[in-house]
Amino acid sequence: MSGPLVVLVGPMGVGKSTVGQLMAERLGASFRDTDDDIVAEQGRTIAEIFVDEGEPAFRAIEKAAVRRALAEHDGILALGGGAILDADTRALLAGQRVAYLSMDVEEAVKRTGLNAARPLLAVNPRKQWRELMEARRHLYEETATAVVATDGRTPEEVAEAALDALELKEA
Ligand SMILES: Nc1ncnc2c1ncn2[C@@H]1O[C@H](COP(=O)(O)OP(=O)(O)OP(=O)(O)O)[C@@H](O)[C@H]1O
Ligand SMILES: O=C(O)C1=C[C@@H](O)[C@@H](O)[C@H](O)C1
Ligand SMILES: [Mg+2]
Repeated sequence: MSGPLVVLVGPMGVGKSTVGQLMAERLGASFRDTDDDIVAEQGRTIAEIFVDEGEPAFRAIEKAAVRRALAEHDGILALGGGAILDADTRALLAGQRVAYLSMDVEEAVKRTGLNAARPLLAVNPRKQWRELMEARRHLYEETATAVVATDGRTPEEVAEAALDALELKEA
């Protein structure tokens, strides 16, 4: 299988970046995050891109960034929370090892509620998160080869559960 060792998907704040780095350390692999790629390439934050150009323009930038990362990266790759909205991106993920990190709404509000860096949750985090998940849950599930619940688990426990679920051995 070519492409990344593992692709992580899931909603904002579920721990893709945190857990992805831990998984990479455990596997002796490198870590890459498409949100970071976009910020580096654009020279502005994700929130600034949303404000300057709107969500559709951000999604186009994101789609290109994900395609590039899937082609280039062979370690752990975290995708932005909304990357799976794009049908071409979902098609590229077919045949990849994809872990969906999940959490319930109360955990989501705890992790993201006060963080203005996430423009889609800036006004009413609980309501916005519920609506996002209603629209996206099936897309995360259909893309994933493993689903890993993160509620009540530390990032280390989530990393271990994900490696177990994916049947990957530590270095
Ligand atoms: N299992 C966990 N338990 C408690 N807090 C966690 C856990 N995993 C991550 N966090 C915390 O939740 C916050 C969000 O984590 P992180 O930035 O890794 O999420 P993300 O999925 O990458 O989000 P985004 O899609 O917005 O990039 C951070 O403050 C992180 O420390
Ligand atoms: O879930 C989303 O739509 C997003 C998640 C983040 O990773 C960022 O890509 C951005 O804030 C949008
Ligand atoms: Mg992240």
